Amino acid sequence: MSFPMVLITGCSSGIGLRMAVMLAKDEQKRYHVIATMRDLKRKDKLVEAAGDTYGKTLSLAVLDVCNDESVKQCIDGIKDRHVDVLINNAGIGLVGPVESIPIEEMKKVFETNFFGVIRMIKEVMPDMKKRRGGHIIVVSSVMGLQGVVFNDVYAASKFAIEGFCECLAVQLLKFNVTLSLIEPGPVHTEFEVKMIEEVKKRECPGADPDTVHYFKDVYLPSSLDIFEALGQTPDDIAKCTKKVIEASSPRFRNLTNPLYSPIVAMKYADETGSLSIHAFYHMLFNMGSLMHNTLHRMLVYS
Ligand SMILES: NC(=O)C1=CN([C@@H]2O[C@H](COP(=O)(O)OP(=O)(O)OC[C@H]3O[C@@H](n4cnc5c(N)ncnc54)[C@H](OP(=O)(O)O)[C@@H]3O)[C@@H](O)[C@H]2O)C=CC1
Ligand SMILES: CC1=C(/C=C/C(C)=C/C=C/C(C)=C/C=O)C(C)(C)CCC1
Repeated sequence: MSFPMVLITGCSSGIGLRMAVMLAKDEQKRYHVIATMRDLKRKDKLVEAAGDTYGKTLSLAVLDVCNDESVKQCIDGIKDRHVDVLINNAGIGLVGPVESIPIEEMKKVFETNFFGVIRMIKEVMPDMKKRRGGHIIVVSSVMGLQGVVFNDVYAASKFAIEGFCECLAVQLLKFNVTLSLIEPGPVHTEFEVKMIEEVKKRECPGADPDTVHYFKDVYLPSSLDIFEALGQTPDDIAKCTKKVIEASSPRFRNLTNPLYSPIVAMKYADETGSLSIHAFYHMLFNMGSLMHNTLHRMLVYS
């Protein structure tokens, strides 16, 4: 009997690592996972977490989503190039005032979060279409649906991939290929650590002192509060993704954190967009300390 072949990008840490381990450790051993990462020197955490599934239901491969040759070589290395489930997880964040970020850094975000996903899909999708079967999963974000201040370019990259997937999902339905988006809110991974480091390091050249103050002294503390109060674990996201893979008719959009549903609902409740923009403004600039106290009380009593 052959098992569904699952390929996951960005498995050296965080969500990708936990997805790979959870699927490889499936009690009924239903999956064979190809856990990929761009630098195999970073494999130790994954190998340790995989335990005795390593070499059995989990194997490792090199794959850099920003490199055509690397993507092709990885897929060519799989027997019959057969991938049943492609999980596009690799991604990078970027925060800060737009005027202080070099265009090259912004392009890297799009190259990874947008073109990286498309590069993978272009390599794997034609065979899925021929076989009339397969499941493509894209780890997007709540920021693919609702922008968050000072995350302008990151949110744009996730909006872009959401738009791309909305178009493609319709065509793929004709070929019996499923496309699903996973939309997490804040998750405690290296993503969060890198964000905090980046804010500390960023001197924000080109941004005026007021903007730097709003970024570092208003946005950052509120953002940390949100992470502390609403943050999920990478295992929560892996669990949700496993459910999506195993559903008889998987949903297209999958918000992993129900606490974010009101934020998305607000966007669709007012088609002019003013409600969301003013609500976010109010939450950030007028309710920062109230939000801080409320979120902390929520944590203490939960
Ligand atoms: N954490 C969060 O709050 C949220 C995260 N997400 C999304 O979840 C996904 C996973 O992020 P998360 O686990 O949190 O963060 P991590 O930083 O822990 O993991 C990101 C992974 O992507 C890999 N990666 C980056 N660039 C490339 C590349 N060019 N080719 C292959 N792999 C690459 C990293 O590899 P390396 O070790 O080599 O850098 C790492 O394995 C991302 O798409 C992110 O946008 C969505 C919502 C919230
Ligand atoms: C909700 C909210 C905020 C922050 C949200 C954050 C920080 C979300 C992070 C999401 C992530 C990390 C997604 C990754 O893809 C603010 C602006 C502090 C105040 C207003 C309400």
